[in-house]
Amino acid sequence: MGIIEKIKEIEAEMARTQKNKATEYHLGQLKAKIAKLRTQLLEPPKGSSGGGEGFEVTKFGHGRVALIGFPSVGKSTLLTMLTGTHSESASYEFTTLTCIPGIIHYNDTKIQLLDLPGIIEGASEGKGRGRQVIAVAKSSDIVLMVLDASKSEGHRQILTKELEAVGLRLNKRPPQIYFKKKKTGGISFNSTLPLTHVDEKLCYQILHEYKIHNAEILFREDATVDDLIDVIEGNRKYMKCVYVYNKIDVIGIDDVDRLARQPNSVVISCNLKLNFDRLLSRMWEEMGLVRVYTKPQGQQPDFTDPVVLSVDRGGCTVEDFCNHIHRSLVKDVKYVLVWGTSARHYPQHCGLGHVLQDEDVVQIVKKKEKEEGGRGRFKSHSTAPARISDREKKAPLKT
Ligand SMILES: Nc1nc2c(ncn2[C@@H]2O[C@H](COP(=O)(O)OP(=O)(O)OP(=O)(O)O)[C@@H](O)[C@H]2O)c(=O)[nH]1
Ligand SMILES: [K+]
Ligand SMILES: [Mg+2]
Repeated sequence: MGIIEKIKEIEAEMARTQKNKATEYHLGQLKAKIAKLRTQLLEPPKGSSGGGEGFEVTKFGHGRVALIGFPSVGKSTLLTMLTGTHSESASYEFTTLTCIPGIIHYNDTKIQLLDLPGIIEGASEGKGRGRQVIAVAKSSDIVLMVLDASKSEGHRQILTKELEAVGLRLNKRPPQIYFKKKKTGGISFNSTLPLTHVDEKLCYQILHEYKIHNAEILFREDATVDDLIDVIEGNRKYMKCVYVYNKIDVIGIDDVDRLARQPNSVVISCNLKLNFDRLLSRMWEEMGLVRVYTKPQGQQPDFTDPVVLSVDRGGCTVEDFCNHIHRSLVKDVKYVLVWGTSARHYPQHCGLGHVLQDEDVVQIVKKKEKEEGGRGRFKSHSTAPARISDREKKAPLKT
């Protein structure tokens, strides 16, 4: 029997089993069995090089966004409109057969947008090109799930389930469970609060299913069995997702209003070029990018050319900022001057550990410079004319 058949069989058994106190241990065990099989499914077949043909696109820009959705919801139309890169669109399904990259220029940053083939129910098990599409989604920073506003609202759940089946977790944070495998000592089970979904026995059973007999486990929230399995599997990817309801030109205003009120959702129409501003600003928010402007001593910063940092990738400290400019810079830095929302007063003297925020301005003061009392040797990477920001009008940057 293949892995997919095994999963189907266990799912059928779960559906047959009544949910109650007496069956909860058995059901928990079945969930763990399915999770293990799904992980097996993700491993590349023996003897193959992995990935499969054709979907890898070189990363470009300050972040990557994937368009995921059923066929013919308007993904390619949207890519063409937001990036200017043409991606074939047509009224028949599976028009797009590969991954097509485009670039969005937004807030002085470049964001790579990826158009992808449509996926369908069963994608996670390899239907269509689902597995390759989902692999690209996993390589992105956020997902835009494109939905046809005139079609069944169940599509959102179906797609979410497909993505969950391969270990993606949308708009969730990792469960607050500390878990560490040990060599000896048995299982130590603790919680900082009363648990209503999982007890010690169930936890032992799940760990037993994974052949784990020595481990430390501490629940810091009232987590579920699924959360526990996620933590044990350890390979989950937590991603932000914006649900994009396209084609609102063909539905009534009441439906538009209802969809717009769904969590993490934006309603748009490619045909009418409606609400793209809102979509882009939501996308930007969810990406959590932090623009930092470099200010050479005695000059205004170049407000068109930020160093772009990210909380999720690499971090946003002054040290991360310096490393972005040059690997060897950090050792020469005496302190930095910071203007912007992360500063308590302007300019604030900060060390390498200071956490920067979006649109901060930073001037680096090097150890040597100070000793020599001379002019900065630190070169900004551009001398283009400065844009006068709102902040600058309020507080001119002297130094
Ligand atoms: N009414 C309406 N139709 C749209 C809108 N956006 C796209 N379409 C149409 O929807 C159809 C499918 O568009 P595509 O861009 O090819 O959709 P897709 O999601 O890329 O499709 P696949 O590549 O096949 O998965 C085309 O006929 C588009 O003209 C919209 O906002 N309103
Ligand atoms: K299409
Ligand atoms: Mg397409």
